[in-house]
Amino acid sequence: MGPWRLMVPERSQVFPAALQPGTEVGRWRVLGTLGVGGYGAVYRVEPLEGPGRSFALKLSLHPDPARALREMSLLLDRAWHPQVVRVHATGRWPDPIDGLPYFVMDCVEGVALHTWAEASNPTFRQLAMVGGSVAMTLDVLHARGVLHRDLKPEHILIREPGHVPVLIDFGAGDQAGATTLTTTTLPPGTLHLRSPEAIRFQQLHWRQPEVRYPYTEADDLYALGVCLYRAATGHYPFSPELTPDLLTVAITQRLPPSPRTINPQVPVPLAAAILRLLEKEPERRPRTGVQAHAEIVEGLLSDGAAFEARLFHEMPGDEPGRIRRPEWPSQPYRTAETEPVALLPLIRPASWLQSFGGTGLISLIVCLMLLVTGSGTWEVLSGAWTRNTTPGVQSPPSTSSGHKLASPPERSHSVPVAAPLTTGPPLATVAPVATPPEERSPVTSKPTVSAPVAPPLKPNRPLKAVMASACMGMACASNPPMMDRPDPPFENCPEASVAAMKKLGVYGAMLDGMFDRQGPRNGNVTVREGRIAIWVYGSKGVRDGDTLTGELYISAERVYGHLTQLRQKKTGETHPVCFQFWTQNERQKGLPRLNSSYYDNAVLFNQIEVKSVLRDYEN
Ligand SMILES: Nc1ncnc2c1ncn2[C@@H]1O[C@H](COP(=O)(O)OP(=O)(O)OP(=O)(O)O)[C@@H](O)[C@H]1O
Repeated sequence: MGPWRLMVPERSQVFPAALQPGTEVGRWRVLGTLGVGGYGAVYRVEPLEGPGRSFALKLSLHPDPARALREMSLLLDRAWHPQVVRVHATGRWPDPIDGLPYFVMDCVEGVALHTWAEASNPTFRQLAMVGGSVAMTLDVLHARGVLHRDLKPEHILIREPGHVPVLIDFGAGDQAGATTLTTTTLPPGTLHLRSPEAIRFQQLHWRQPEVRYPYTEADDLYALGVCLYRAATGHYPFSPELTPDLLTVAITQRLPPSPRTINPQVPVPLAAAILRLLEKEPERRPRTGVQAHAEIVEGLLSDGAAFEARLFHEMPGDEPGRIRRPEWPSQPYRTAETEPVALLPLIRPASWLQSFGGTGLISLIVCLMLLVTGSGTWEVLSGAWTRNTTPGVQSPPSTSSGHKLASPPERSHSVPVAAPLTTGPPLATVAPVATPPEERSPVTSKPTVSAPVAPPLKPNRPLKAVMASACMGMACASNPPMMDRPDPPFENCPEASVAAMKKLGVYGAMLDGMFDRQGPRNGNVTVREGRIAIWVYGSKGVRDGDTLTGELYISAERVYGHLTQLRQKKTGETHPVCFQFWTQNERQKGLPRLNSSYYDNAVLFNQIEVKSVLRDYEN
């Protein structure tokens, strides 16, 4: 049985990313949601036998325990440190033997580094102390052979009082001698925090899926540089809003503007320390966390007054503390030899180019033009193309679009839940999750499933292969597996689901919904493959706030939803259904991607339409 068919639900499922307050997980009671990441949902919990004390419980969203066990063992074994979150208990749920793995850790009362920087507007002294402290923590971990491998602002929580940085999420972490669990060249991570050498390695080895990048301490230190740059300026050195192709070019070939170009308040020594962490060649970065710490705090004595300034100017007006984020320069990047690079006005590539193969063909053209005319042409194209291929991606730089979408603390879960990274057509297998008694569906007849037909192949595969080869080793190398990703196979809607939809009055219905209920309706979200929850607006038998859950599938140009359960907010009842994402103005299944070449995530409009279907993925 193919993985896609395994995702067809048996009657009803519990949605582990959406546990309600009061739910008991082992000997812990859920109080609320702290965040939902790509791999786990994190809940604030209290012990049943000692209410009143808060802990954080991370429930794996995948039945495969490998990643959760790895994170637990790292935290319990070698990653112990006062500034690394501590683990107190482990278990499985809902079944203590076969259920989803979870572990209970300290609940860090604080916010992510970038949020802290903008919400508290600390002084540069405080930021330098925080940055230096993270560098020292990394040094201790590195000395024990532990690499974080997914350091980003969201994984550095600033605990109050005292602005103590605490590292979380070691799910991508590694320790010397451990067998690798990754199935991709690079470990799971976030593109705009990847080091230049990691990206170069991936470009060099994309034809060798068995090769693994030897992640080092220098990668962690580079990521720390990105985090500090973001905190000090309000911007990432290489914008996550860029298309992945351009982002990889920027990271490997462009020098980021000095933090002082964006925020002139940044003290000179701190700006220099941040840029050193962002050096393209690892040997030019500080060698160790201790060395990085020394450079980050170096100016505190010599340049003390400059460090007393607050990071950002505050806006005059009624709301004290509202900061003015510095502008991102219009000509941000330099190469070693060239003048600053301008972003040109928007140029839209002809639609036939897009339909012929989108970014792949454009990449080829860019490659050829680069060969003929040199880097100046690339700069011209890159500015135009960047703006064109991310239409509507207007979210301010403070948002975390571009990486895995996770709710910040104190927001309820409202985000897609993702499967592990995957680079090829076979999807991660997500077996149905056992259902606790209170979540059982009132509809009990067993669904029937038809055999999937072979996925249609894209017509222009040979051309794409040639294009990919042509671009090998060049700046425009894209993520090749995405280009040949097929659409998902058809599946029939089970009889029980048809019956349930008729009973609910939504058979044949089209509903409006949102990925992120609390995000702006006209905003964007970044989604990844795997479990998904959509909030729907009321119509017929559905009320505002009811939830459709299922699986999300990303193909080359569109994103498909295979929504198989409706959960009624008022009663908590679940019903088997068959809905899919739908684009009414195109009268087409699926949603068009706002970015088109990233192999493991996609940017979409937050507001969507879903349509009930008899035969999945058919128009
Ligand atoms: N110990 C904790 N205390 C407070 N909040 C936490 C804690 N651990 C996690 N969180 C919150 O939950 C969110 C998701 O947690 P985490 O990053 O560990 O999940 P993940 O599935 O591994 O995410 P990712 O997709 O980034 O790999 C975090 O960004 C953070 O906001």
